[in-house]
Amino acid sequence: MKSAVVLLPGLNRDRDMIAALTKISGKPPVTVWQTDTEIPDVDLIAIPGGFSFGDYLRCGAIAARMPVMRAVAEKAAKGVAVIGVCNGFQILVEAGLLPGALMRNTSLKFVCRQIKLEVTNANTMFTRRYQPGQIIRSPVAHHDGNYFADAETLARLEGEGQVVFRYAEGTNPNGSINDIAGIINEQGNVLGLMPHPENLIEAAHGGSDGRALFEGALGIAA
Ligand SMILES: NC(=O)CC[C@H](N)C(=O)O
Repeated sequence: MKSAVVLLPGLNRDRDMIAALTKISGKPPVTVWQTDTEIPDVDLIAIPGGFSFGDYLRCGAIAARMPVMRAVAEKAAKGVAVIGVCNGFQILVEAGLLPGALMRNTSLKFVCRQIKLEVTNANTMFTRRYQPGQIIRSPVAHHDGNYFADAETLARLEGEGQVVFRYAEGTNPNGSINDIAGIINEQGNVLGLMPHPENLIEAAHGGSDGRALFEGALGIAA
């Protein structure tokens, strides 16, 4: 199973994502740089977390306008799986590949801690290795993770099962509406989430709750 990781200046979770994908798929992902206009044939494209372009203007706003994101959009339109984690989620939203916005945390503080997630929709290519309603652990580290969408968009997301992960057991770290932690597009192949499942994939991380997400996305048996 082949994967690609998008690299942009200011990202700092790229090596974590590359390590996770290498461990889970058995081969290192190809990397694509911000100015690349083509992405090789892969099964999964990952946009990692960090602070692309120093979070200037809005988190992900500049990254979303780089040539590589046109290539990501083309692949997504063809049905290739795309996952955006944290800044990657912000970039997907800014690129218009996912609806809504990620605003400043209600605390106005950067949060770095472990939270709990409910797998709200286990019927996606990303979450098929989890049980519906399963509670998993995941780290978060962000200052702009407060998901918001207008009432109509929110009703559509909730009604169509596009809310894939929700903060559970009172652990919402940022004030996200409806405790939303991760959403998927209508076609079901573009997932964005604020938590970092790539940082909880092996015993050395203190747990492996995030591993099944990548196994599902890559079609690897558990
Ligand atoms: N870990 C991250 O990807 C951080 C995302 C983003 N720059 C924020 O702080 O909101």
